[in-house]
Amino acid sequence: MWLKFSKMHGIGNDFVVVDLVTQHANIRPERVAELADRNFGIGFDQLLVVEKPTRPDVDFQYRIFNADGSEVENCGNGARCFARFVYDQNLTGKRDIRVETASGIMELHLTDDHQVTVDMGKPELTPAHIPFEANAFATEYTIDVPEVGIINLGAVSMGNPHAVIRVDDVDTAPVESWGPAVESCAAFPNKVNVGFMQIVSPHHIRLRVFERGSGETLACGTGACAAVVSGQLRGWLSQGVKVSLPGGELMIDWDGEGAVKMTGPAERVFEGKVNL
Ligand SMILES: N[C@H](CCC[C@H](N)C(=O)O)C(=O)O
Repeated sequence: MWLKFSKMHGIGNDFVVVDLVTQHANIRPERVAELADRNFGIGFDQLLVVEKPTRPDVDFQYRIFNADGSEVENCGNGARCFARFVYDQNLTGKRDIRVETASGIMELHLTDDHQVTVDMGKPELTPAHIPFEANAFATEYTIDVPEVGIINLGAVSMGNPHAVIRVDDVDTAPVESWGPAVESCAAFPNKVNVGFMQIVSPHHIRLRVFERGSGETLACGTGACAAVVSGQLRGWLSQGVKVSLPGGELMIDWDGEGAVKMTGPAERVFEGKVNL
C-alpha cells in the first residue's frame, strides 16, 4: 500500500509523518523498523501516524512508533511536527489544535514564525506511574545499574518514562555506555529514556538523550521537559529554562506544579511515497 508521507524534524529529531485520515494502512512494527533503517529504509527516529479523533473534543489523534517498531505514549518534538503537518496538509485550518495520544490530550499552538508551543501536561512523579521501582517519591534516587554501578538520577514521566542524570560536561558524558544500560535496567519495567544534563546556569542546561527504542537522538522534546522538571525539583534550575541539545534549542517553562510548556521549531524536509 503506497502512501504519501512527509519527512520532518524537530531540531534534528527526525520523523516520517503519515496521514491516515485521508489514507488507510495497518501499521506493522516489523515494517516500521525496516523503514527506520537509514540505509535499507527511509531512516527516522520515530514514525508519526495521524488519525481521526476517537472523541468529539479533540481534532486528531496521533500514534508514535520508535525506530525499533515499539509504540510509545508521547513525543514532544513529534507533537510540534504533527501540528505543522496537519496545518500544512490542510487537514485543519486551526492554529490551536487539540490532539490525543496514548498518554492523554495535548494542546498545540502554531505561532506565526514557524514555532510551535505545546502544553505537555503535568509531569508524573509517582514512581508506580512512571513506572520506576521505588517505595516513595524522591527528587533524586540512587540505584545500582548492571555494568555501570551506583548512580544518582531523577525519574519523571511526561507520558513516557525518563531518567535524568546530572553530568559536568555533556560532551564527555558516557552516553554510549550508560544509555543502553540504564534504558534496560530492571528499575524501569517499561524501559526508559536516559537524559544526561549539564547545568550551565539556573536558566540554561545542555542535554543529550539516549532514547528508549531509538538510541541517542539529536534532540528529545519530552526529555527536555523531564530534565527541566528534575533540575527544578533538585534545586538546580529556576522557572524558564533554555535547553541546548545537539540538534538545537528548546524553551521549557514549568511553574513547579502545573503543566510543562515547550516551545520550538518544526521543519518539513521533503515529501514522498512509501509502501507501508
Ligand atoms: N523514544 C521515546 C519516544 C520519542 C520521544 C522523543 N523523540 C521526544 O521528542 O519526546 C520513548 O520511547 O518514550
